Amino acid sequence: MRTRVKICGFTRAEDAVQAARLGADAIGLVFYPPSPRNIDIDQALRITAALPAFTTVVALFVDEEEARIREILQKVPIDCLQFHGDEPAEACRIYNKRYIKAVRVRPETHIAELAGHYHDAAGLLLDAWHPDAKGGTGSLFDWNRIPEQCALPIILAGGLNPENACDAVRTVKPYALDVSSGVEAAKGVKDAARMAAFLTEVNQGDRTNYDR
Ligand SMILES: O=C(O)c1ccccc1NCC(=O)[C@H](O)[C@H](O)COP(=O)(O)O
Repeated sequence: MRTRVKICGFTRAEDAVQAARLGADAIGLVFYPPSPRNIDIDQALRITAALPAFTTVVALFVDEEEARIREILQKVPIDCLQFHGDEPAEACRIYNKRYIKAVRVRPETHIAELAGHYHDAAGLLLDAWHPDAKGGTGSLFDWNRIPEQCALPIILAGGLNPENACDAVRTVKPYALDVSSGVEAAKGVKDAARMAAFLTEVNQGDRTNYDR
């Protein structure tokens, strides 16, 4: 099965359309005011209206209030939720919507145990822990921490870019890669050439894994 790609942190419709044309499976919209990639409902509507069919739209929240999440779900066509804070499993499953649980990996993080805890999630997104920000930091974590067997599809994130995407696919063999800053020209502005290169490198990794 080929490795899926989610590109996160779009603020401009033209970048999201370009990502979809290049073959990204999913685009991430950040609804987290402290982030430089935060967008409001009007921006989200402009982006989603421009997308072609069959591109999954993921809405990302960090410990957000239920009422705000429900408002966004009511107004914006969202396919999947991504919880990037300390949300307990019970809080993730009340929206009747597929969700991804993001985990910022620290030395004490027990990844397999968390997968059991969030057993109804559509995937476990593993990101780098960073002292100053909750995500989109461009930081790598030690991929050796990822268990070979996991109850949930692994979405690998954190510090990925066109230079290491092929290696990430070969080494981790995740369900998907998730990238933000590694394909940016500036925060919230995606670089078309880097998005294209990233997708090419993921395909290259898949070829070495599965076409032997
Ligand atoms: O992108 C952000 O600004 C952000 C802020 C707060 C929480 C999560 C955020 N992004 C989440 C993502 O899914 C990123 O793609 C992921 O953290 C990887 O980012 P990067 O290391 O820059 O590729």
